[in-house]
Amino acid sequence: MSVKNEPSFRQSVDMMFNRAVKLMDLSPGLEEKIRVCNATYKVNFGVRIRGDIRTFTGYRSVHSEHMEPVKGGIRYATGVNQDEVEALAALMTYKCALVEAPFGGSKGGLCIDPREYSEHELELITRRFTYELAKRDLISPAQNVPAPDMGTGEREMAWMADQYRRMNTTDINSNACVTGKPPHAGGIRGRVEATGRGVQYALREFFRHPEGVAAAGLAGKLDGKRVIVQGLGNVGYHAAKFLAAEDGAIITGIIERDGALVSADGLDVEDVYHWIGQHGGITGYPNAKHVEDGPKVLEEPCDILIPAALEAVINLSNAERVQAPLIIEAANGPVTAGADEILRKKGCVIIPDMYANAGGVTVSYFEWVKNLSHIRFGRMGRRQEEARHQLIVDELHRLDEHLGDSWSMTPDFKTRYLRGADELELVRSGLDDTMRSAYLSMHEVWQSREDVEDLRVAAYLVSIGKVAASYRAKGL
Ligand SMILES: NC(=O)c1ccc[n+]([C@@H]2O[C@H](COP(=O)([O-])OP(=O)(O)OC[C@H]3O[C@@H](n4cnc5c(N)ncnc54)[C@H](O)[C@@H]3O)[C@@H](O)[C@H]2O)c1
Repeated sequence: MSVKNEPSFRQSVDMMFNRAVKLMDLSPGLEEKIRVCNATYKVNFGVRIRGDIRTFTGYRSVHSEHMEPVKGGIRYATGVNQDEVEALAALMTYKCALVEAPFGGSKGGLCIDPREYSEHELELITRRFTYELAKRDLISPAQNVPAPDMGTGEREMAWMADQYRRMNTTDINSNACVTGKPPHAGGIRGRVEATGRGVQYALREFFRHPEGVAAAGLAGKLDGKRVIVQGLGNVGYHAAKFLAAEDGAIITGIIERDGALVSADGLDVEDVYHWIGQHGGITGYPNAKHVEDGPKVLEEPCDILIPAALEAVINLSNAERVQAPLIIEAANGPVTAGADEILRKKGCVIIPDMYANAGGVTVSYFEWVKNLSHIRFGRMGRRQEEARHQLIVDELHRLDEHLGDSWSMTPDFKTRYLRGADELELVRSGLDDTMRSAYLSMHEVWQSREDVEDLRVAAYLVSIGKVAASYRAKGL
């Protein structure tokens, strides 16, 4: 999405980058090397759909190869263009560096509205797009590892992995060519909700630090905070659901493509999500007030605003009217560089995208490692296994007592089920740990340096520092 009279998404990311590098001591050459996108590949390919050949345009951009493979999602949306994938690829570089996922940055996209195609047609299109990318090493376990993004999910990743495998039958690591696959097709438990879960962990960590909370003019914890979410897709749905169910936040607004729902008493996220699933939008949802002009709800009073849909939704045209004291950028680039400045001057605290939505790539990293190691993630040593065994036996007793006949599985399956739960526990604790330590690294810079005004610049300083160190150590 581009906004009139504002820099493009790519330029906006560069302006934010420039604000940070001004405070660093990098040589101009290195600064330029980090900023620019290494390469962007554009493909136009044909697929026979409903008896006729249709041409689709796709992109894969590689921003930085200071670490390989490079990593980043593939987006299916009509607005996909070169500027957008390059901006998103750059953000991936900074994001991976910030959370210490050992990847360079990449991103891809296909200009398509997936709602216009049947599942079978989407599979044909996805397989063809995968073929086009994989034959140029733009999908490869060692070089470029996509993941889900807007408009794609586990299903598309499973098709991509299968297509890659067919093209590389002797590659024993083929499963690691994409992440975000379903757990029964080489994925990892906890990946599907990882980005939303990461948003929750990021907010929890933010509220552990009184200086940041006070800077936003807030107090206390997440409990009772009024939250507005834009986009009830993968990221927005999971973030809203976990914040409401586990932290006592009140979801007072949900903004979707076809308007917004508002309720001062709080919306039932699960109920709204199911309504959207059944009806294709929020229109007609009976248990809340419907606001036709959805984006207007971004300006409503609340404690925390979570844009979790598109880029540039908070821009020069509405930033002045945004009332939220705290914005967490679950989406990539939801605040333009111009809006960022306005909000900063108003005292709004922004938890920046490169940190806020890093949960996805963090758990993708776990999945990639699991695929490469060909071993169950977090497989334990014998002594730990024995201790764990006792816990499993106890847990089985507990489930038998509570669930009785409804827990109608064989003891063997129960054991395996609970062993599977180990993976989820490890994923969650690894994600929590990552989100906490990445926050601390930004927070420390934000609070200790007078010249660092906000968390975004702090995040850029930390991540650019790491990318620069990597280039210096390895040479170019
Ligand atoms: N999926 C991930 O793991 C992941 C990881 C990191 C960042 N992100 C970022 O999060 C954002 C959302 O991604 P997602 O995976 O949740 O996508 P998604 O396709 O699952 O969901 C997007 C949601 O936004 C809604 N939406 C679309 N246009 C809208 C509009 N104009 N106004 C209001 N709502 C609108 C859609 O209806 C949908 O419910 C993107 O910026 C993406 O880059 C996603």
